Amino acid sequence: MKEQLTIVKVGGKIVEDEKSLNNLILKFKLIPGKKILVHGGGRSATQMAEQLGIQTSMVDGRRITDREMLKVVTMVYGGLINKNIVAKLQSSGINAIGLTGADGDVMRAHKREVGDVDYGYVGDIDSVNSLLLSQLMYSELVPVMAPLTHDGRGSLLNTNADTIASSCALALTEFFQVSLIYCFEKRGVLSDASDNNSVIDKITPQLFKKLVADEVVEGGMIPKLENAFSALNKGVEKVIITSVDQLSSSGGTSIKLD
Ligand SMILES: Nc1ncnc2c1ncn2[C@@H]1O[C@H](COP(=O)(O)OP(=O)(O)O)[C@@H](O)[C@H]1O
Ligand SMILES: CC(=O)N[C@@H](CCC(=O)OP(=O)(O)O)C(=O)O
Repeated sequence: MKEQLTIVKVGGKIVEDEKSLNNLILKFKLIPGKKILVHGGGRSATQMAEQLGIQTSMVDGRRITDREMLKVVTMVYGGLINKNIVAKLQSSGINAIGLTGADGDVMRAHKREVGDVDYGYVGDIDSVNSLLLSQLMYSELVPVMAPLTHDGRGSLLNTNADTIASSCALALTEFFQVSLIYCFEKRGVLSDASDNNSVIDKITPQLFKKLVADEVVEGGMIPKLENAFSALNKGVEKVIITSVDQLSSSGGTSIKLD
């Protein structure tokens, strides 16, 4: 039987705030066995871009990334956020190693070409170096993945962090039984956005369609759930959407195929 691996993805709202980041480190430490942390940071990138006088534009949950924006996201995701998380993990006794997709050729991608939209330096993932990730984990290192990939021709590409998490999860099913946890500022997918106690226990593709039609699920939650179903369809064992506080318990929303 394959060994268990837990991949935790944390969104921008958690990693930009010192207090919630410290809480994340505490809760992440409690997860037993092999683990990987994938982080976002969209809000911090938007803030930094604004400070530099660069406008942000998002299409279908993806940031239009021109040359100047690529510099911003490289600094923010690959530098500030990634290294800050690694330093905090080190201080809690976890030997973490921060990676962009270019490091160790861990995630290769090509420029996104969908419809008429020019996303610029946005990457859709072609390959994940699952062997290297496993070797790092068997060397007792915990990979911390930034939402940056590379094209193999010298350019970094900006890639949605939820997609990084599901692609890593899929690739690692070769070696592990993989659980994927999407961790954000709410306790799960809610049936009433204003009530943090209205967590939906379980979402199937059928219920998902209804929740979207009823506008209960919207915005960034739609691609997150689509990523979740795609991961389950391709062999990831378990997908949960939950909060930092429930990270090591079984709370939150379970995503199931039936
Ligand atoms: N039914 C829902 N329950 C919870 N969050 C929802 C729901 N519908 C939409 N959302 C939104 O989805 C967002 C989470 O997805 P996303 O924007 O990708 O954030 P992150 O990358 O931080 O996880 C939440 O901030 C919330 O505003
Ligand atoms: C292409 C693209 O959109 N990339 C994302 C990567 C960061 C991210 O996904 O951050 P959150 O998880 O905090 O939303 C972006 O630049 O916003």
